Amino acid sequence: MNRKQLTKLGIPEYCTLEAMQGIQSAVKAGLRGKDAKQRLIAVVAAPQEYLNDEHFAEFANAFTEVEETEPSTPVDYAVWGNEFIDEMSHKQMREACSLPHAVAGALMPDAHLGYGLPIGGVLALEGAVCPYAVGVDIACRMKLSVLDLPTDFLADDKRRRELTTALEKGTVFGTGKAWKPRKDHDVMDQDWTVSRITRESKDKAWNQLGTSGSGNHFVEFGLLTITEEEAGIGVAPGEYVALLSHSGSRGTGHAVCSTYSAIARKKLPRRYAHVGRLAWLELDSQEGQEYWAAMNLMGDYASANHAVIHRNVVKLAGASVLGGVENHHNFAWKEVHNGREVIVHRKGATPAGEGVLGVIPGSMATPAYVVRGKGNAASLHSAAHGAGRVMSRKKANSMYRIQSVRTNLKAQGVHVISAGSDEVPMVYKNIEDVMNAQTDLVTKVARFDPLIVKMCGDGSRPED
Ligand SMILES: Nc1nc2c(ncn2[C@@H]2O[C@H](COP(=O)(O)O)[C@@H](O)[C@H]2O)c(=O)[nH]1
Ligand SMILES: [Mn+2]
Ligand SMILES: [Mn+2]
Repeated sequence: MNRKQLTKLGIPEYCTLEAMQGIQSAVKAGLRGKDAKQRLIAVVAAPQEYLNDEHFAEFANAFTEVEETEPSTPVDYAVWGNEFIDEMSHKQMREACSLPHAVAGALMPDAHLGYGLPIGGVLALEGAVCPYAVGVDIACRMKLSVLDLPTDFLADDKRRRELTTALEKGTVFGTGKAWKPRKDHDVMDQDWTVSRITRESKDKAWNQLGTSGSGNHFVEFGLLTITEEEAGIGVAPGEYVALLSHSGSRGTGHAVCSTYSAIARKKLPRRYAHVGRLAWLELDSQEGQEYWAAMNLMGDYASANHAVIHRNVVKLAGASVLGGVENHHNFAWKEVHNGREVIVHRKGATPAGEGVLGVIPGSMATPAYVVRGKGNAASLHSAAHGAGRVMSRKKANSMYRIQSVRTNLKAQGVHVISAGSDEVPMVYKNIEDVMNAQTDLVTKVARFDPLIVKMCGDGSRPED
């Protein structure tokens, strides 16, 4: 709501715009009377004289009237690669952009249907966080390590078998699967009492530390070709053996998302009951603070998860790490855009602030790219996080058989140790189309071609 609309409502000039916006968001969030006033004073630090009880009630009534007669106008969202994006993803994005705290949105070229927010969706909320706009697999992420092995290890039969064994012995896949004995990492020394769910799940999380889960999570060896002089990956231009992994915060992240989303749904003001999975938590509420702390812990846990996977596999391969890149692609960050501090949710989107490095994978048979962000403002400093699916897992399972795809891939030099039929390369958009649709968001600095691939092959239901 702008000054003109507020003046129309008879809101006097002496009330600051910030105070009015604060009243608006407090009223929209269903707060009334003292609660709303206290919150408002805290949020906008509005001078008391602008907010005596009488003024507040007057303004609150005016806003309530508007709310009840006019549906809130969705904020705009920018789109990349629209020709590859289905109408359902747009519908989800429009709904997300109609949330009362929504400030801006963006849809990346790999976008496809998700729960609540589409995968490939970016959403900026002011003063609120939405668990399903972060995603079920909190801090699902990519990690690439550049290794000191000669590149002919990838072509030589004996050496390739050794790398295959390193992947077989150094990784654990499958829903609910854990290491025995469990692995060590400093993340387990952090404060896990930040929420009831992380406190109660600490043991399970520890057992699952260093495991990959299911779905399209993978660990693979491949050939990294660095083309840029100053790529920022820690090594000079050239060809390298590299290890790439995709996983997240396992069962605990899942539990954090579902627990806090259920709380958010219960707290929804009645007139927003229809938003369902897009339910949000006020950032300054007790539950909002708990979710925020738990989400950040899950971010550290997911980073540790990848670190342990790489530590195991690199050791078994008899290698050392020369450099690398990593990034979350399901997370929310406090950032400043257009002079406002907002919570930017990237669900299946890569942070792409100016100079920020990230990894965008394609499929088991197509390249992943290391990219450098250009800091595009309309994308809220974001880019695609992959190629993006073009069909459901159910349809993929009915159309393809991993065994025959595997035989064909072997002839092309790609060795698939294990994977599900729903993860064959044909279920993804063409990564080159996706990259070409976002040249204003990122620059390619290196290319990774997968050559030895391990995914979950037991048909487990994916965790995200
Ligand atoms: N290098 C590989 N990339 C793959 C593989 N399977 C899928 N993918 C890509 O990962 C993204 C991430 O998807 P998410 O939404 O689950 O985070 C996906 O869009 C594909 O482009 C693979 O086996 N190897
Ligand atoms: Mn992911
Ligand atoms: Mn994931």
